[in-house]
Amino acid sequence: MPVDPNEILVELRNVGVAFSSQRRMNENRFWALEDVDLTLRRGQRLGVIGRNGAGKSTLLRVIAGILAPDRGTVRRGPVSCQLLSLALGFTPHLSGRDNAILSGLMLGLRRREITARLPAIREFSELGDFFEQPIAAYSSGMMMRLAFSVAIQVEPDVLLIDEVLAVGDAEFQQKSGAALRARMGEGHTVVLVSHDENQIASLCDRVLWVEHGKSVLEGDRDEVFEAYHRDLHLTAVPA
Ligand SMILES: Nc1ncnc2c1ncn2[C@@H]1O[C@H](COP(=O)(O)OP(=O)(O)OP(=O)(O)O)[C@@H](O)[C@H]1O
Repeated sequence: MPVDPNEILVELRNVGVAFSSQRRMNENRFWALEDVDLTLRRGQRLGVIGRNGAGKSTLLRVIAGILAPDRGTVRRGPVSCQLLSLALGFTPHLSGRDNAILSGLMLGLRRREITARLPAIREFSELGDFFEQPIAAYSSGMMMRLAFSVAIQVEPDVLLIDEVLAVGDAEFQQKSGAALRARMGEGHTVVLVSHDENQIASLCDRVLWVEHGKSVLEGDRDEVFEAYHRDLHLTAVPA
């Protein structure tokens, strides 16, 4: 099916997300996202950058529909979004195979469609017999292999990647990067949060810069990186 690059998959307007935190003694609500605008179109390859705590992971969870905003609006077309994050997703006492089946079901696949893809998921993951073991025994790199292999075979409309590529070993990083680039070439939509600018440069053409819960700038990758570096330089503490 031809890809319509103007088709809007997810749109965020003035989105804010507040958390309650007992650690923040003076305020019982803390705005992790204050005011974010984003228009995600089909086939986009968007990198999200910003300092630690800027709100990037929170933003991905809003795009995925896991977190509802406390203010602003989110409009989502009839699309499946999968979030690849080490912080969530799998059921520890189930095997890699059963978790793969559950992930597929949650993404709207029929049981037989998932079953047909299981050999490819297992093969891509290179988990061998671990695929049949409870994932409680997995290392973070193995979890990432499973999550990524499911995502690449199940093909959600929007793949949201939160810093997970970094935990794979060099060989798997290369393989997953190549698989992602192939998917992107077919018009799949990817949002990648990463502190690794080379990774963003190799996978994304647009970049959104988020700071203190606000979208600062979104646009052409090189322009946004340039503005971000200028800002890092201006605010750097002299040694
Ligand atoms: N569940 C939560 N409860 C309370 N505060 C939270 C929660 N999740 C995130 N926060 C806070 O919201 C802010 C934004 O967090 P988030 O993880 O989105 O940032 P980030 O840009 O992904 O950071 P990093 O680059 O360090 O991963 C941080 O101050 C964080 O402590």
